[in-house]
Amino acid sequence: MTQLNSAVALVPAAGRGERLGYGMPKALVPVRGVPLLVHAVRGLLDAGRVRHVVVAAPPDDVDAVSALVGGLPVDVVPGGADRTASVGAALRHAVAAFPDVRIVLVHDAARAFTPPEVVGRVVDAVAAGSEAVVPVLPVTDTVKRVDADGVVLDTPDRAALRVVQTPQGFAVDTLVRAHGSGVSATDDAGLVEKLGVPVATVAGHPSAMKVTTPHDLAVAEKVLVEGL
Ligand SMILES: Nc1ccn([C@@H]2O[C@H](COP(=O)(O)OP(=O)(O)OP(=O)(O)O)[C@@H](O)[C@H]2O)c(=O)n1
Ligand SMILES: C[C@](O)(CO)[C@H](O)COP(=O)(O)O
Repeated sequence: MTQLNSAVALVPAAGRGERLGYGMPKALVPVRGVPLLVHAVRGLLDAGRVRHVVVAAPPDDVDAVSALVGGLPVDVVPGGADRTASVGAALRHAVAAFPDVRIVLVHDAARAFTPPEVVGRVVDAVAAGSEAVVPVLPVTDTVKRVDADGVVLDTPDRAALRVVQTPQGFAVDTLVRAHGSGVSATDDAGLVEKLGVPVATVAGHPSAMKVTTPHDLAVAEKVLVEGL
């Protein structure tokens, strides 16, 4: 693996999983006996394009998470109050520990069944010169914009809309600049967009869905893990 196309992956895993309601941090919830975080980390490493992973864990669970990933090329740091803060903590660690890294991925622990080809497409696009890359899917439902009372305002043209997944890939300097800007966003590409940097897209995959609700967990148990 050359340095040019090998990435360090940051995995924000410090969320509480309130919408899942499993009674433990979502990253630790088992699917077929293996925590979501471990599925996600193995998936990144198995893609063959990631040399090291930095996990942002719930602050009270850093030791437990370190034990789960023992023996793998993984560092664990305490996460922050929101996703942006957790990614920021992992990014600071990665830059200090791997000063030669050029490509950084940010990948939700909750997208634990992302196929390796998606990881490859994102790394390839950054290696080819894009400063920021996101995997996307077309929108298949009609989407409405609503007001505060839930009354429909209008119907955006869905041909111009995309659903955005992870891993998102960045030139390391671009991601450092975006996280230094002091704003927050629901994804890292959102921070980069605010710098005026173009964000490229590559094809995502339905199996890269985010496990958010009990229904998603049932899908993961019954469908996604079969491919592993
Ligand atoms: N303070 C936080 C909040 C979220 N995340 C991570 O960001 C990813 C996407 O977040 P989401 O799926 O919304 O997870 P939760 O925040 O745990 O979900 P909820 O909002 O239902 O509590 C997850 O891997 C989650 O662990 C994080 O590292 N630090
Ligand atoms: C990063 C992300 O998974 C892209 O779809 C998403 O924005 C995370 O959002 P969440 O509200 O933290 O689940």
